[in-house]
Amino acid sequence: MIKVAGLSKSFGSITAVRNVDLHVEKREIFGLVGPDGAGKTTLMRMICGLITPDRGEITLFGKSLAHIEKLKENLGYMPQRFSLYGDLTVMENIYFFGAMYNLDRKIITQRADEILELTSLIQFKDRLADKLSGGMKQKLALTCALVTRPDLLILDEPTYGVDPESRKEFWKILYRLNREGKTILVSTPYMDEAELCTKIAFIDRGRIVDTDSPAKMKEKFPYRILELRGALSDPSIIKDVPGVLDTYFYGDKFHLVIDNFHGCQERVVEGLGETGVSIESIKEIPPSMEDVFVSLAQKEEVV
Ligand SMILES: Nc1ncnc2c1ncn2[C@@H]1O[C@H](COP(=O)(O)OP(=O)(O)OP(=O)(O)O)[C@@H](O)[C@H]1O
Repeated sequence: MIKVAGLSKSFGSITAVRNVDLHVEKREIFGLVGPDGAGKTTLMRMICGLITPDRGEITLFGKSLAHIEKLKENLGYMPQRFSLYGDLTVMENIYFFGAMYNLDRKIITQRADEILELTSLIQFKDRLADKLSGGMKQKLALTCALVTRPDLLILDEPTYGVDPESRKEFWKILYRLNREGKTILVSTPYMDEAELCTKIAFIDRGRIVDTDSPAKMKEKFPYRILELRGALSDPSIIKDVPGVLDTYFYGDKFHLVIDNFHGCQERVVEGLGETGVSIESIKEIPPSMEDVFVSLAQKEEVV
């Protein structure tokens, strides 16, 4: 569905995207996962044909991007800061958006009803966009992106700043759209959302660091994780314990990345005991997606 080869883009001295290869199969929910400024937006905009790459090739639906005439109808793009008209109602926003694609008003009405049902916005049809909650605004933006009935959806951080409940709801809609046949390329800084994708590419400082399914990424993780709860203000004091590769805050706990597990837990307990830190609990846990990403990002730093 999407093939990207050797794609690069710089803005002055900043290289936003570096030599990126990407392959998104039909009916995948493909996540571009990475921190702020990693290059996700730039990469997506190039795929949508909104920014010209400095180098590289983009193929969509089996055709070179440069040779696709009716791309817009088949591609629904939801930018990070989607502009809705606050003084127009939900329905008026959809009409406005559909009209930009020269869609007939009757067709827009018919499609809008279907999509608003799917996004549970149907009872808010006549509400001004300004009066919608953050989550509802994002759903309306998605509704607008769907009005041309595209096969491919490109969504740039669609749940950014939205409350956790609305994020879950939004993802349920994405799953439904995917079941109905849509291919979705979605960017996110959230690790829980990364887990929901069929495949992810982790992007950091413009480079794709790894691409795989979330399960495979965790399976490939070469270290083990100890989870520690305790009255520890500075986790770096454990870093010198032999076998401990890294430590970081993880919510109200700490994660210790262990490259040599043998006797390591005992050494940590002993080491902390010597510094007077009391440990509430320490146990091995399976690596989370966040652990995988912290490790991948650090590997990148070393390169
Ligand atoms: N038009 C531009 N002019 C100059 N620099 C830019 C431009 N667009 C992006 N950049 C820079 O390119 C880098 C990648 O930005 P990009 O927006 O693609 O990242 P991102 O992963 O989408 O992050 P965010 O979620 O913060 O938008 C950043 O350093 C950004 O400041």
